[in-house]
This record gives sequence, C-alpha cells and structure tokens, in this order.
Amino acid sequence: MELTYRVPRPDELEAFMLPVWRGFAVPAPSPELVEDERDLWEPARSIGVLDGDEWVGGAGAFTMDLTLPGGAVVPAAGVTMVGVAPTHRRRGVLSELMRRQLDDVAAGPEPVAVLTASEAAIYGRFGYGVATRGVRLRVAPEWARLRPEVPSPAGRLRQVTVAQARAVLPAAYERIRSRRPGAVGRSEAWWETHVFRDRPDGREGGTALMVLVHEDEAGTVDGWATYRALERWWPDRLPESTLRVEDLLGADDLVHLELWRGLLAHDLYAEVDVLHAAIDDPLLLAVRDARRVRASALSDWLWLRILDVPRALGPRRWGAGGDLVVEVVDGFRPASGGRFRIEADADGTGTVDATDAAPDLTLGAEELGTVALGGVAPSALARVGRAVEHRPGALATADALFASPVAPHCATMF
Ligand SMILES: CC(=O)SCCNC(=O)CCNC(=O)[C@H](O)C(C)(C)COP(=O)(O)OP(=O)(O)OC[C@H]1O[C@@H](n2cnc3c(N)ncnc32)[C@H](O)[C@@H]1OP(=O)(O)O
Repeated sequence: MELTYRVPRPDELEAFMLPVWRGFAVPAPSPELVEDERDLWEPARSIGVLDGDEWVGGAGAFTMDLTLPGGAVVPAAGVTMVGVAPTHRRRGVLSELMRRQLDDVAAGPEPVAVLTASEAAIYGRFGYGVATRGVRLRVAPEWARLRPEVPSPAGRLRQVTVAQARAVLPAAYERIRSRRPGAVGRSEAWWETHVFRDRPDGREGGTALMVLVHEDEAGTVDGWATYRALERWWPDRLPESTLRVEDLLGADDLVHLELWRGLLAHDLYAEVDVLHAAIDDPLLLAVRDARRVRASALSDWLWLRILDVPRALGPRRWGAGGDLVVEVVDGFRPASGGRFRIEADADGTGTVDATDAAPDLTLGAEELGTVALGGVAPSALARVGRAVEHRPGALATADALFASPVAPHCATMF
C-alpha cells in the first residue's frame, strides 16, 4: 500500500505516537504518559506517515531556542518524537520525514534544528553534528572533599519543596542559561512534565524529588540541584545507596561547587551520581583527590543542524578577531550550504554573510554543527579528514574564531 505523509490533527495524538512508543518498546503508554505528551505536543509542527489508515512513523518539533557562545539566543526547532514502526524500517521513511521537517523549519523563523539522539549513527547523514557532549560523574562523599582554596560564594544553600521550586526555578534558569552555549529553552510544559510532576513511574524506583537551591545575598536563586535517593540508606545497604542528581546548574563555578558541596554532605550515601555533567565540570579541578571522581560515559548530547548559516552564527561571540571564508557542503539539503565570510573584531563581535569569494576552509553540514558552539576545534576535524584547509593558516584562524571559553553543554533532556 502507498504511504501518505501528512500533519496529524490534535485529536490523533495517541494513534500518531503509537509507532514512536512501540519503536522504543513501550507497548501501551500509561494515561499519565499520554497526558504529559499532550501537554508538550505541538501537533501543527509534527509530520507523520500513514500506511492506509494506520500511522507507521512520525517526527515532531518543539518551539525552542538555543544559547550561542557569548549568551545570544537564537530560535531553534527542538526535534523530538522520531520513530518508524519496526514493520516499515530501512526503506527511506525517516529520510523523507527529515526532508519535509527540515524544509518546514527552514521556511520559518528558526535558523537551526536541535535534537538529542537515541543512537549516534542516525542523524549525521541529515546534517546534524554533535555540538555538546556530557559525562557521567560518580563521586563517593566519604572521599571527595573540596580543596581549602575553593571559597564559598556569598549567599546560602537551602533545601526547598518541589512546590517552592516551581515558583523560582524557571525564572532562575532564564537568568543563568546565557553562561553556557548549548543551553536550550525550557517551556512551562517542559518544567511540569520533566521536573515538577515527578510522577512515581518516572522515579526509577527512587524517592520523590528533592531540591537544593543556592540563593545569592539578595535571596535570588542562582543555582540548584534536583535529586533523589535511588537505593535508600540502611546500614546493610550502604554500598548500593545512591543519590541520583537530575539537574545541577549554577550561575558560576563557585555556586556550582557550593551545590556539589551540599550534595556531598549527604555522607550516609555511598555515591552521588550525576548522569549528565558538563565535560569541564569544575569539580574535577576543585577536589583534593580527583581520582575519587569517577568520570565515565562521555557521550554526545545536543545535535545541531544549521539551516541558515548567517542567521545561526551571526549573533555568536567569536573567540578572536579574524576573517575567514568557509565553504559548507550540505549533501542532504544543498540550499543550506554555500560559502560564507566570517569577519570578527577583536572583541568577538562580527558578521557572517554569503559570499562568492574563494574558500579558506571546506567542511560538511555535520561538521559545521560540530564546531559551531566551540565544542570541537575545526583543526581536530581536519586531522581526521573531515575538514579541508585551502590556505595555510586558515585552520588556525578557524580554531581561534570558533573557540569558546567554556565547553558547550546542554543540561536539558527533551
Ligand atoms: C530525536 C529523537 O526522537 S531520537 C529517536 C529516534 N527513534 C528511535 O531510535 C526509535 C527506534 N528506531 C526507529 O524508529 C527507526 O529505526 C529510525 C527512525 C531510527 C530509522 O527509520 P528508518 O525509516 O528505518 O530510516 P531510513 O530508512 O530513512 O534510513 C536512512 C538511512 O539511515 C540508516 N539508519 C537508519 N537508522 C539507523 C540506525 N539506527 N543506525 C544506523 N543507521 C541507521 C539507514 O540504514 C539508511 O542508510 P542508507 O541511506 O545508507 O541506506
């Protein structure tokens, strides 16, 4: 039977989502999961595929935004709910969904699309590159003491209820997100479904959510940790007892470390486990014994697909002054490729414009997404054959331009 692609109606949520849920081996979603999806879903931004009258695949997008190096924010499509029924795989359905979705995004105000991937081999072919990575940090409170040189910031730590957190965390996130390139917008529905509802079936068998906030001297929240005990402390269970940290964000490194200090003060627990820390989390430089911080599972997190190079990169702060013509070869969506001149002043402000000039450097769309936020230097890609320098010195200029003083990091699951 012929396949039909179309936008689902709002009343079709469950049927539309079924192939995606089944793709993730969720046989029948609970009413709570359906309610959460309904609150998050933007049906007009979805595209699905029908075989007869049955949905067999789809892709959705959230209206989001993305922090660039320097703190500027650009609109971004947050690609989500991607799946194709096991009965219809490997015959080009995802490719067609991606083509239609990217055309749709490109026709609107968003110069980029972002996503978090279930598997790392899927999205490069569609021009997405790994813009941020994360690392799992597991720390034994018994051993991990901060060095005496590490000062405490002004203000105080407080433990608050989830209801109190609801009133302060969303605004605090907006205040501090400019610090990290790669941070994405968190909608009210995101906060409710991913944090505050704290549904029992999303707790991995652990306790309800606990919230530690840091307030500055004026009483304004400038950092927080949300966490739960996975295996409750009990004398004979000490070796397994874990505090699982879900969100850990501070306005600066000292606030961030003060939150670590608060978490590590839970000395009844064998381990504090942060599933997704920034690769430059300051803890590694601040503990007396860095071997007690077990870092593992370095992995891709935010994948970035640039659809309009001048609008995506123009507002970013460059790492140095410089002049560079970059040629972007976009195999999946040639209309998004071309040659672009980056001209930046020493203060990091600059312009990005289409040009006919001869390129200094050539790279693919996936590679542009990889270097765009400063997580990987262009020269590192060139060394493995993924970027080509046409003029001696061009790679050094590109490295300096694209560099970011802090590693890009996306702390948001969507
Ligand atoms: C943002 C998110 O929501 S991430 C979630 C993604 N969804 C899932 O992981 C759910 C489970 N998986 C699936 O639903 C499907 O396997 C999908 C969506 C990943 C792929 O759908 P398909 O329709 O089979 O992909 P399609 O046929 O268009 O494949 C295009 C190409 O990608 C390759 N490809 C597709 N999936 C994968 C994969 N998981 N690993 C490696 N290669 C893959 C195909 O081999 C094909 O390559 P080719 O062009 O060289 O032949």
